[in-house]
Amino acid sequence: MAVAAFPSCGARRLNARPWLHAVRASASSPSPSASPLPPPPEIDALAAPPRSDSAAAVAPTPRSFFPKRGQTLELVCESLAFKGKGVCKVADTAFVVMCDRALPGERFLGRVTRKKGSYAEATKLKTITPHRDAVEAPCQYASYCGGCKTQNLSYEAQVRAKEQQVRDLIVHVGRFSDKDPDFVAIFKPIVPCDLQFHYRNKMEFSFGAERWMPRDVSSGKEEQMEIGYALGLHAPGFFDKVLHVDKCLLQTEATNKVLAVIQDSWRDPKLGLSPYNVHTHAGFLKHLMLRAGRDVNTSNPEVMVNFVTSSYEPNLLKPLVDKISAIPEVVSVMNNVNTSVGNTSVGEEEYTLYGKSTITEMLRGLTFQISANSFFQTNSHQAEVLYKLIEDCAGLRGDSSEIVLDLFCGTGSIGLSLARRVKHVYGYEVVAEAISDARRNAKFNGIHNATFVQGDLNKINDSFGNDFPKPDIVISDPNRPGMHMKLIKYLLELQAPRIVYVSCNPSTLARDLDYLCHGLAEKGIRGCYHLRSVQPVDMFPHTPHIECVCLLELC
Ligand SMILES: C[S@@+](CC[C@H](N)C(=O)[O-])C[C@H]1O[C@@H](n2cnc3c(N)ncnc32)[C@H](O)[C@@H]1O
Repeated sequence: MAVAAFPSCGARRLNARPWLHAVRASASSPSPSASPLPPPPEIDALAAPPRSDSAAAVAPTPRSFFPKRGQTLELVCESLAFKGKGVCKVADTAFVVMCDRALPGERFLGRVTRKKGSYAEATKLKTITPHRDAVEAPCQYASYCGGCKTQNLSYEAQVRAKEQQVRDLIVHVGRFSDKDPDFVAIFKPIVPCDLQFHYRNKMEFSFGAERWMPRDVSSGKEEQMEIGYALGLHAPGFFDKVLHVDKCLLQTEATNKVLAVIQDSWRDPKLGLSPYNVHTHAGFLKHLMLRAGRDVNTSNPEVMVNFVTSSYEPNLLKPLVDKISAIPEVVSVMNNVNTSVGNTSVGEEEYTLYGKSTITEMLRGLTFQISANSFFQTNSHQAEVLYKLIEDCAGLRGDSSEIVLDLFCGTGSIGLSLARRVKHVYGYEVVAEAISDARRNAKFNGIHNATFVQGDLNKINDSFGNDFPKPDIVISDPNRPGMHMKLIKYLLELQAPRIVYVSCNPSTLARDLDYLCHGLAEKGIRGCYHLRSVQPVDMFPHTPHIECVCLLELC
């Protein structure tokens, strides 16, 4: 095992790979939306061939082989990398090709679309031998829709692959040795999701003036646009191509019922409704957002329909609103008006066209009021499981003596679910509307020991921490870029006894765990935490997304 420059907590293996600097440097990215990871780490970490000796794994070296762009190759998929791409090898070489929708064990023909240094990217043309865990995808759009990528892989194989991806990142990027005897106890098996379909409580569809049709390999056509208005999901990687979708198996039965009624009506020429054209900026209907919740008294489904339009014209929408408001589950029809040319669904103005302006959902015995644009966990069923794991990790004494700092608190749901057992919760979040929702949710649930503050955690200064007592437990649930280096330094100085790190991006999670436990010698930063547990959770079956809950304890 390599020697760390500083004494560090927890098992560590020194990773001298040059790409690691890129991963680690991304912790200082000031932009919350910036993509934190270049592709090479995922390939290097996840394509490492000898699982039995991953500490000694090396990047696959191209021998004499190097493909050309446009070349058709016979490929064999070896594993799934983070983000769901198949890690494939060109038959009889060690050359790595990343390919969307290639599945482990599958032998197929792929066409090289990009060359990227030591590896290439390809699109799948034709399966020669199917993958070993093949199942029939129940959705008709599964092979080309951007939403699901692995519906035709058995669910058991999906969760196995996700667990392996987290493990590889914790080892290769986080620099925790899987040879350490404690590793088995630290790294927990993934928690699968009982609901594998109809679990999403929020879907956003787009309107388009043309229908995107996927590639048809047999006719030699890569893709085409067809005449006819579309309402559906974006083609993978394109903001201007819409795949017309009549039904989505990820969203709830109630929202599919609403989608069917809207699909049946909106193209009727008598209504005079036009889809917005992202190139010419003409047209009215931009997006359709469907949200599902539950009535707190009856537990019956509640649906909110939100039309995002380029201007405010309620009379134009009225015939459609009349139709959908007749569906018993629909309790709210909203209109967000967005006059900008951007693709966002948040309006500058919001109008209630029917019913109430919020729907409700229950989580950990609390009731949350959800407005059209407020953040809420998109899989309510599995959120219940996730929050229980967070509470278990927090290890609260339950005597109302502890202080909880809830970083990236969103609408406050994690902090509020802990508030009943602690002295006080302090939540921080950049989005002002989310903070208003958090305060409203606290009031609605009769919680008076929670304070929510709006602020950018990428821009904290020396005064951060002056407004709250030293916490006993820090919950940190950043979005995909992970924590900014300023925040990591702050936490290392704060030295709270426990940190529960909740993450939707195992790459940045692994990087931040490395900093918190091992430090960063070149910047004189010392790690001071022990990694006690890493718990992957599947919140989104059939998609590449992976959630993790980790516990860190002060050394
Ligand atoms: C993954 S969500 C977690 C929300 C919440 N913990 C929950 O479970 O509902 C991440 C949150 O971090 C917020 N966020 C992103 N960048 C931020 C920043 N620089 N400072 C503070 N909050 C930020 C987002 O607005 C979002 O609400």
